[in-house]
Amino acid sequence: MLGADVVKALGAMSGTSLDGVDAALIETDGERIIAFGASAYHPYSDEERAVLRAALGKWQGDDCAAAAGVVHRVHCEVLAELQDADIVGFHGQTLAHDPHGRGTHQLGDGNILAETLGLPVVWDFRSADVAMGGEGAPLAPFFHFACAKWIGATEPVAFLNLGGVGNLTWVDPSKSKPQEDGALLAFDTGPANAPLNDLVALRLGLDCDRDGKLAAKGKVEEGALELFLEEAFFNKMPPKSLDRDDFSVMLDLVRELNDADAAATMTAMAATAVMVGMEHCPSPPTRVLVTGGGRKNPVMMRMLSVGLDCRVDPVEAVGLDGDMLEAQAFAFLAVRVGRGLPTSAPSTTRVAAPVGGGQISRPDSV
Ligand SMILES: Nc1ncnc2c1ncn2[C@@H]1O[C@H](COP(=O)(O)OP(=O)(O)OP(=O)(O)O)[C@@H](O)[C@H]1O
Ligand SMILES: CC(=O)N[C@H]1[C@@H]2OC[C@@H](O2)[C@@H](O)[C@@H]1O[C@H](C)C(=O)O
Repeated sequence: MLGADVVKALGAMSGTSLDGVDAALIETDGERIIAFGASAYHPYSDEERAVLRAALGKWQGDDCAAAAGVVHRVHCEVLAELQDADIVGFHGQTLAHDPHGRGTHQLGDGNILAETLGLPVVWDFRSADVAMGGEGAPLAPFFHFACAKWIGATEPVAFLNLGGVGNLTWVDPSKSKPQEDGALLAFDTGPANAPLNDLVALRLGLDCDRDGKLAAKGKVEEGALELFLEEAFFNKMPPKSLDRDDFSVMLDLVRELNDADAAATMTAMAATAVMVGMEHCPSPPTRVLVTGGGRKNPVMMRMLSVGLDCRVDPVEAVGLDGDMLEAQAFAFLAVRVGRGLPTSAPSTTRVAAPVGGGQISRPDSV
């Protein structure tokens, strides 16, 4: 168990969009951010991404074993580039997420990383929350709470992650702890980039609609957008979470549209899902700070600015790094686990009571 001292923690995240592994160092006591450190990124090669893609939606078997080899190798490479850490937070690669059914599956074994890196590794962050009736996701909100303090926010702010899936955290920075009633409300908003990536991959062989160039040339098909918003997910009260491919219906809804209109409509679906979700927040946030790859899509950002009643900025506007926030989050959460502090609460995952997830693997225990 860690004491309350400040430690150097290294976090790694391989997100649902399967682009690569982010890794980042932070100095923290698990409650406050003291300093941000160096970061690194290793993209997956096309071959590696194909191996991961083949394992999506699976719980075991040869495809998972092959994908595990990729996950371990690429994580060890990128983590070894960053020096002097005391502890590592290893999220792994989500292959499937069905919290009220089969569970949640983050591929990767912390024992292997601990042995290779020679450091204590915290991993399997989501299972304990799911076992206590929670969604197991999102988990970045406790870190967003610390970020709100770090930027000196005094009024409610929202952090919006536009990754493969979108997730939103509303924070009241006047509270002293993230697990306190009224400090946080968090939930997945809906699909963000994953279906758009799938669309341009299928139709054009591209990895994403870079800079929203395709969507910028298209027109939003309102009928498809309305059908999308009829999905039961949008009537559920938060906290709530999604699997990457829960919204495969989106590809059907834009099937008849030309490429540009289909991309514009899917971009509008991601942005509108955020607007609908925002209505659940306890009070309107003073600003929305956007992290994740979607903040680099000007069409998505413009739609959000037009549709939300507050400022919408990339997190860089307040000195944070939107490419590394999730990796930093799992570094921070690793320290919380090491100190026995909770990593989720009823307001972030619907879990019955605040709980600390995560197993700790130490190099000498393998
Ligand atoms: N310049 C850009 N223009 C448009 N989209 C972009 C750009 N850069 C990144 N993206 C989108 O962002 C995605 C990557 O986002 P990010 O790294 O935040 O996702 P992730 O962490 O894998 O997902 P999640 O947060 O759901 O786990 C890319 O797959 C792409 O769709
Ligand atoms: C099950 C799972 O891996 N969910 C991811 C996914 O990607 C975004 C969104 O859906 C969020 O719920 C979560 O990731 C972030 C890092 C989180 O747990 O906060």
